[in-house]
Amino acid sequence: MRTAHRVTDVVDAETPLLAAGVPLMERASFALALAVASDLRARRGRVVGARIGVLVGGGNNGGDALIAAAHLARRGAAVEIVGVGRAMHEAGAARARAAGARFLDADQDAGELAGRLAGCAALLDGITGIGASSGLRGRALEVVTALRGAMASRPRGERPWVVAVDVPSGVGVDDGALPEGVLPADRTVTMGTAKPALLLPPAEVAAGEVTTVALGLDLTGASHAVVRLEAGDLAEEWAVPGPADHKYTRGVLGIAAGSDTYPGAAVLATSAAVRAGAGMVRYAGPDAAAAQVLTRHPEVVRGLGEADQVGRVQAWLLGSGVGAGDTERLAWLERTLTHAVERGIPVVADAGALAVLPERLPATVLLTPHAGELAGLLAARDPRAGWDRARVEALPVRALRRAVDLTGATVLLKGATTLVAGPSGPVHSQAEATPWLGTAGAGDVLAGLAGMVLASRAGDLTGAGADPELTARLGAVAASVHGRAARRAAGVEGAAGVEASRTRRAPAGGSVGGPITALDVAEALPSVIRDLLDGTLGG
Ligand SMILES: NC(=O)C1=CN([C@@H]2O[C@H](COP(=O)(O)OP(=O)(O)OC[C@H]3O[C@@H](n4cnc5c(N)ncnc54)[C@H](O)[C@@H]3O)[C@@H](O)[C@H]2O)[C@@H](O)CC1
Ligand SMILES: [K+]
Repeated sequence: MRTAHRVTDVVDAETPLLAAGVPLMERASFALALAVASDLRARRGRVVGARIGVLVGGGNNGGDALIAAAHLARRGAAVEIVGVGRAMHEAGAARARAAGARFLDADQDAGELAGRLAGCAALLDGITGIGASSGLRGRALEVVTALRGAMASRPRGERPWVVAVDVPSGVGVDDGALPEGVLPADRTVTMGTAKPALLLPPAEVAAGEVTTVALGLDLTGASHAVVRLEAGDLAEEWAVPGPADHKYTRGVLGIAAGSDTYPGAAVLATSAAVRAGAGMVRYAGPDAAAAQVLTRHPEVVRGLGEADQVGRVQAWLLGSGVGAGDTERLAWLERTLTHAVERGIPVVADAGALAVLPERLPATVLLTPHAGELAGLLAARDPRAGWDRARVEALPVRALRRAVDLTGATVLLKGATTLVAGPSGPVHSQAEATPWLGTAGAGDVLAGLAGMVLASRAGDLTGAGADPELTARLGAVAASVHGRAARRAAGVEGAAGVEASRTRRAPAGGSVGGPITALDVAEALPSVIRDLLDGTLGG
């Protein structure tokens, strides 16, 4: 599990150590210099003689960068320092100077400065860290903007290796905002614990590879702001049948997906659910779609009539492939959702079901909007806040949290990185998907998979003493398994391929894979789940 902590919690954890005289900045800057040196050796063979540009702001983030600059200068690098803040960490500057680093004229033309920096082997971004609000200003913004331009005009292989100190300067550290004027990093060396922006869209793409320096902070009392589940965590949450289990104890999922207009959603959602190991699927949709489902999956049972006539289900998937004009189906979905909520049955509410939500919902209802649907939901319930798709994409965590507050439900926001949060607990951020997954029907597969995961853990979700954060965690499990199945189907291979999928940059090796259909993703589920349980799935 990867985790991140909020700025206030990091500051609270640092304070007693600083009061006790623990040299946190020494530790941070030494580890930073080691990381830069190791990257330089890997990329160029040596540190001696390498030109390293250091962008320094006025606070302790600049202090970290200056002391690291001193270490690198002592190892023989040609270090050039550019101050872009009103002040400069004095002790750090003195050490850098004493070690032989050069201070460039900070007032020179930003374009000239940028041209010089763009020719360096490596750049350290030590302008702002956790002490600044989102968005660089003034001279810092001017220099970074010029530098981004100068770097963009060079061939990719001739651009400097960028290492961000703690966070890429200017990102919204806690909310993951990515304003104009952030220098995208190849690596971020983060101090003590990862910061939310390093795991959250849209800022995470500017972080590159993240290295966390252990500073000895005691964060045991602080809650996680962001959690990213890894393979071992998924396996722990996955319900594995025992000898006493049978189809009813393994979880019966009711699926009301698909319509005469979109019958394919029924096939995709049921395929995902049965391939992910549902004990039973009851399909409660229109006849034409049901015929297609049964042709492909004879194991599916039809559920006819109203919710109380369908037969026992432990969870529902409602709404995939039901359009806004399908008033009869929407009315049925609304009645079924109410019925399920009254009985404490977990629900995945997707697509059409998002249009028929009651005012308040329990956390065991998992809404699965994409950015446009979330914008619609927020615009309807919070009309004066100006929510639209662009705003949701720029501030996805805020949009997610707002939707949770307004509905009471657990919300899963689909995207290249999928975010899930409930009324309590962290934001889950799962980034395993490949861009190939952005294809029609992929959401129906996720919905069926998520419904099956909730059905298989229904007892834990609703029993006495149920963990109120479990729905969000299981939503994250589904999102991660969905992304991993997409990677497998697409043939994304090797760390480089995975990294390229995440950062949308060209890989140095491995394979970025090729096109897939939504059904391919459903069909990859059994082998991914098997590897997950065998412990052979990485990451
Ligand atoms: N506090 C600690 O114990 C430790 C802090 N460390 C480092 O210190 C950093 C935090 O240092 P600070 O609290 O001094 O704050 P920062 O250095 O993150 O930021 C404050 C500085 O940025 C300037 N600034 C603020 N907003 C700006 C904007 N929008 N555009 C341009 N400049 C802006 C301020 O004028 C000030 O000079 C951490 O991120 C980390 O790098 C590490 O050395 C580890 C220990
Ligand atoms: K920084």
